[in-house]
Amino acid sequence: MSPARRDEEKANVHEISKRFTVEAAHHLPRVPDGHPCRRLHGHSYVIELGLRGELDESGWVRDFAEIGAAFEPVRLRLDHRLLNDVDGLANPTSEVLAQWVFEAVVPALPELAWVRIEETRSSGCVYRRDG
Ligand SMILES: Nc1nc2c(c(=O)[nH]1)N=C([C@H](O)[C@H](O)COP(=O)(O)OP(=O)(O)OP(=O)(O)O)CN2
Ligand SMILES: [Zn+2]
Repeated sequence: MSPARRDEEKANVHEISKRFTVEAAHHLPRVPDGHPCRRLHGHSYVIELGLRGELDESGWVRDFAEIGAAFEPVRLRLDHRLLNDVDGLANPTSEVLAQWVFEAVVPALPELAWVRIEETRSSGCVYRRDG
């Protein structure tokens, strides 16, 4: 495909997103002694899923309700948990969590383009996969 055609196709997509809130505890075992995040503490994580795609006959990329349904089993694995106990989250930084959520959700939502984690009101991470 020519670069011009690729640009044209890229421009002809929509991006939609849906946000969820998850209450969870964590600690970061790899930070230096004395770092506050070594201590057990909790966050009201905001997890946002971004999907990119063309519009179908309904005029949407994907029904927002389907995004909620696809995320629900993942939410249940995280909500009111100690994240360090969850398989794959022994070191649950925002970066690790964003990639973990991406891998957990993408089989059900192949249009998934990115996952944003907001750990606090001021700090967060986006994991993006181009494709
Ligand atoms: N790159 C990363 N840095 C930090 C992470 C992380 O996941 N990735 N995580 C933490 C801690 O979990 C901490 O709870 C959040 O950090 P921070 O934003 O520093 O929290 P504060 O509430 O203290 O921030 P202020 O907005 O400055 O009050 C640390 N770093
Ligand atoms: Zn934290």
